[in-house]
Amino acid sequence: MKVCVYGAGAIGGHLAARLIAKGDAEVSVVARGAHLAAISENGLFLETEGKVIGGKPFAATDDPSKLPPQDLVVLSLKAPSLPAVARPLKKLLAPSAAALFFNNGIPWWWRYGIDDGGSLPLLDPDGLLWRELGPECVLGGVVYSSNALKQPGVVTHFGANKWIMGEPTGDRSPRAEAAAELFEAAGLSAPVSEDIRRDMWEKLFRNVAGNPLSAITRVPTADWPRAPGIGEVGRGMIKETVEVARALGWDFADSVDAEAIVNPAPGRAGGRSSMLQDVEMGRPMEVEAIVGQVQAFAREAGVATPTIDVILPLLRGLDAAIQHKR
Ligand SMILES: NC(=O)C1=CN([C@@H]2O[C@H](COP(=O)(O)OP(=O)(O)OC[C@H]3O[C@@H](n4cnc5c(N)ncnc54)[C@H](OP(=O)(O)O)[C@@H]3O)[C@@H](O)[C@H]2O)C=CC1
Ligand SMILES: CC(C)(CO)C(=O)C(=O)O
Repeated sequence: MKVCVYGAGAIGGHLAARLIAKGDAEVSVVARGAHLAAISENGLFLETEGKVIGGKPFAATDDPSKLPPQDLVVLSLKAPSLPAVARPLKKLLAPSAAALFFNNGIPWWWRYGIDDGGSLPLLDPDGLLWRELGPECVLGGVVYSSNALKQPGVVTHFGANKWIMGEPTGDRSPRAEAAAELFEAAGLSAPVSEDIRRDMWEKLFRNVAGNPLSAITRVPTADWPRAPGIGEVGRGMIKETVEVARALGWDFADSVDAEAIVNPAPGRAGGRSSMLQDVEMGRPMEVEAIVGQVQAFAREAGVATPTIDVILPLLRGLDAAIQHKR
């Protein structure tokens, strides 16, 4: 089986290093810059639970057109980078191959199989993903795994490790089963979900406050219990997001423990959120996938989001300032 990890940074690098170490698939990676140079020279490695695993991929490139058609392409780019890869990605997929998107937040293909109302403009502004790639190849993915690029070629992992995937339609398809089997064999917990959007909401409750508030304040969630007030803002954002999910048909009212998310027990908070890593490194943040689209859904459904309405402009302003400096 030919597998390509497209955007093999923190999350994708973790997955690729495991798949390379296991050796069940022919693994190629698309990466760039110093990270790509290190992978090409030495290989791609993951530090996890006191071990280092990985090795050299079959191919490493910043030009996906150099790779043969793939049976599975795993997209582990940040959401704002996705529209630009719609065309090269389409060419990379073998007929009936799957494109498995591991992203936090609401994905561009959300409406596929629900009302087929097309792409979400905040995530796919020119509709390139919907038009050029098409949602039919999509497998949705949700990752519980905290990772960071320690140095070029080396990813470091902390804490939980669950990689959920599922068809937007909820079917248990052979392609989802095959991907899950491959990941399980490589040492991951990789369940196939029959309601991947439910899993997305569940994960989003952790990200919708944790990511933007850690990025704006530079205080990681683990330190919120000692930073009065941040947790209260976070609780508001989570509660509003639960209401938005409910308005769209997913009821979590009794099952989301906002207090445990904003006031985590020692050792339960994960590392530095991916958005905090982005702001520290001057990279674009996933503002719309993690917060903007929640507000957009809220507006459509007539749900009030007073806390999100304050935080979102601050986050958009911070993101614009970062992009202005690039
Ligand atoms: N990190 C984490 O702990 C977690 C992240 N997630 C989610 O997973 C997704 C991926 O996040 P993460 O792994 O942190 O992101 P990273 O930024 O670490 O990885 C993305 C990689 O893709 C590269 N890239 C972007 N565009 C291209 C391109 N056109 N060609 C080649 N390479 C490209 C980036 O390079 P460059 O750096 O040069 O831009 C980077 O190395 C996000 O949706 C995130 O929210 C989910 C759970 C936890
Ligand atoms: C939940 C958390 C914070 C785990 O690292 C995450 O998903 C992220 O960093 O984006």
